[in-house]
Amino acid sequence: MRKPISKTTRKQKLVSEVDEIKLLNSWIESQKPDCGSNPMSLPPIPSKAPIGRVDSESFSRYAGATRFRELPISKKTKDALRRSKYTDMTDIQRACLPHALCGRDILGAAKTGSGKTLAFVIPLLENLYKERWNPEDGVGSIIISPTRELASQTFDVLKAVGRHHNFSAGLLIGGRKDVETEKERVTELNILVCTPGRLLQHMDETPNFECSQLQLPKRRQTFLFSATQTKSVQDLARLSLKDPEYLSVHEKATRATPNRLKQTAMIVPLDKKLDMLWSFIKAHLNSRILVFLSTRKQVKFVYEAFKKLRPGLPLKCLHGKMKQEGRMGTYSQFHEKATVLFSTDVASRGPDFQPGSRLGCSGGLSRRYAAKIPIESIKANNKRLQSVSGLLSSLLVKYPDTLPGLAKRAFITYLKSIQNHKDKEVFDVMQLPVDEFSASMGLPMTPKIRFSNHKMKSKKPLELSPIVETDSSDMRMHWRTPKEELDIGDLEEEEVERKILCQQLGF
Ligand SMILES: Nc1ncnc2c1ncn2[C@@H]1O[C@H](COP(=O)(O)OP(=O)(O)OP(=O)(O)O)[C@@H](O)[C@H]1O
Repeated sequence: MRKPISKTTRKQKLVSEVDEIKLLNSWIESQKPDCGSNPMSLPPIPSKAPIGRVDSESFSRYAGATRFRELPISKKTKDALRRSKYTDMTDIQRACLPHALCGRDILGAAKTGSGKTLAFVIPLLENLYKERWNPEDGVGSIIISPTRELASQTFDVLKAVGRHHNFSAGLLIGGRKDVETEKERVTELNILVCTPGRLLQHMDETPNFECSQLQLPKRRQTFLFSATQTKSVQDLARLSLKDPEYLSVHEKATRATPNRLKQTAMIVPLDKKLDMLWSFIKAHLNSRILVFLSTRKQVKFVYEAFKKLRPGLPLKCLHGKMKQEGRMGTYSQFHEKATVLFSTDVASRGPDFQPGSRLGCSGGLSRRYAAKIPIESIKANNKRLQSVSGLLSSLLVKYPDTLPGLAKRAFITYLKSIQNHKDKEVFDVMQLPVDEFSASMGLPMTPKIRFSNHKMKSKKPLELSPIVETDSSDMRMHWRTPKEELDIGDLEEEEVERKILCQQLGF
């Protein structure tokens, strides 16, 4: 147990904090970088040069600093950074921190994984510290993140870097049950990390936490960080930032992702996709692999079936119906080691999967980033293709109570998802080798399908005939496509649905 701090020690601590803040303020004030300048263009501080007060009158330069220890920040923050193994700054941190520490608004743009989080978390902590903000002072800072997962990642960074400070902080995101407890505490927290929805919910429902309280104060500092400088980001900046410093550290880059991030695509016939996926996994047992599937039922089937086949690395699954805690757990396990994560597009809406090293990587997981990475088309090496359908057929027989039902639902929901696509040039159910697809999933017979909406623009007329009910109660009308209508022979590669099957993470 910690010894209680004596009155004298507390007083000494307060005095030394006051002294430290005075020194930091003088240091910051005396060495302010020029407005509009990019500190990256300045030479680095020589490694043996004195840091902080140089003599009774002057302080060391911090614009151009390359290491955190060269910045005018508190000992508490420096110690926590060191403990988290952050010593050298990334480019965006070098560019932003000198301006941010002297109170300027920042509009920052840098590639994903470039370290933007610390570029705003450090000045936030320093501001509150220098203001002598106390736990009783209530909300002093709000971080708004677009998604729950990003908010949660930011909260983790805040906890690590703010560990020696005495502020209270809370993560306010949807999908967590403890909203009532949250309501009791939210007005007492110093730092809120939130998603917009949950913040609005508190503004509506939590007593003493009204919009009027959250009107932006006149004296405030605002940072707006993004991976790119788009028109909408600039519009937002015009509304909320005052004379901001525009700092874009990868201006010449043509894309918003690290250069080493590669995206490749392979066109694979529908009935060979599972074989390809299985072969890909077996060939990359030391990788982190994220597999997007079209529907939740597909995720369930492929995950359950592959898990039973034990490919040689852990498998996880993620979809929107999972509870928030489960989703978070899966994200963090995925960060830790070689894993295959099967997911619906819930994983593509924001969170970043870092490879553990300093060069963060989104691995094409986030659509906003994936859209900016050039896609290189590669050809499948059919010689290395391992067939999994035989194994799946045996599995379905071995687990008659679970797997056949999952496979059937996966098959039906996939066809439904194709039918729901508007672009019938590409997504035409009539063009799919449904029998072969069904067999590739290990199903002994092609399931019968019913659609509530069968307005399909197929070149061939579709014959509809009543069939036996299937177990999917949400589809009312039913139709059967005669075998010969669908038997379209060998497909040309170009005719096959264009879809990226899977992507490898890490490089
Ligand atoms: N100075 C640093 N030294 C070492 N590692 C760092 C440093 N700054 C950040 N990192 C690490 O780099 C990774 C990416 O950082 P961060 O998430 O802040 O990037 P980002 O630019 O905010 O990405 P995104 O645009 O995807 O949100 C994290 O794993 C983080 O711990």
